Amino acid sequence: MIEGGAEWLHMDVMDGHFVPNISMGAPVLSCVSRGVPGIFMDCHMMVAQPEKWVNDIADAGGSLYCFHIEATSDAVSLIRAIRDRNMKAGVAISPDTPSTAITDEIGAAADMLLVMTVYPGRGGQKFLERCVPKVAELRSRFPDKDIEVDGGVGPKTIDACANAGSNVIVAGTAIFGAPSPEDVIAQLKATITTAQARLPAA
Ligand SMILES: O=C(CO)[C@@H](O)[C@H](O)COP(=O)(O)O
Repeated sequence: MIEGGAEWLHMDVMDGHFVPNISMGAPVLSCVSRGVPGIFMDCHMMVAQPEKWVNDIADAGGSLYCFHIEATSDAVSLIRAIRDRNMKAGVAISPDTPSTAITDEIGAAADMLLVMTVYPGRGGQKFLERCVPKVAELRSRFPDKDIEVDGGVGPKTIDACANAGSNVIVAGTAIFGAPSPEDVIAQLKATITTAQARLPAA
C-alpha cells in the first residue's frame, strides 16, 4: 500500500458525469484533510474534464490525483500539471479500455496505474474478472509502479488481483459490509504482501 493502513484514504471524486446527480469534490476533501491532518488522500477523479480540477484538489489537500485516460487527450501534460502542484499522479482505465491505452511514455510518467474492475460509479458492483489480465500486462511493463485495483475486491477476488501484480487495493463493500472489517483488511493486506514477495525485484 502506498502509505499504509489507515493513513491512506481512497476518495471517489465525481462531477455527475459517471453517476448522474451525484457529485463529490474539493469541499468534502477539505473537511477530511482538516479533520485528519496528514492523511494521504488518493483522489480518484471520475470526472469529464480532469484538467479542470487539479488546482482545486491540490488546494483541498489531495495527495494523489488519479484521472481517467478516457477523459483526456494529453495525459503526459496533465501528469506534469499534477506534479507541479506537488501531488502524485495516477492514471485509471475503465473496464472496456485496454491496458495498452497506457503507453510506455504515460506509464513511465505516472506514479500509479489504476485498473477498474467495475464500471466507474457505484460501489457494490460485481468484480469483472476479465480485467485481471490488464493488471498482469501493466505489472510486466511497469515493475516499479504502484498498480491499484478498484471495484468488487474482497476476500473472494483478492487472490486474482494479488497474483496479477496489484499492490494497492480499494475495497468498499467487502470491508464496510463485513462483521469484522479489521479482519478483512488484515486478510487483504496479507494476501498482497505475500504475492508481492514472490514477484521478481523491480
Ligand atoms: O470507484 C469505485 C466505483 O466507481 C469504487 O471505489 C467502489 O466504490 C468500490 O466499492 P466496492 O466495489 O468495493 O463496493
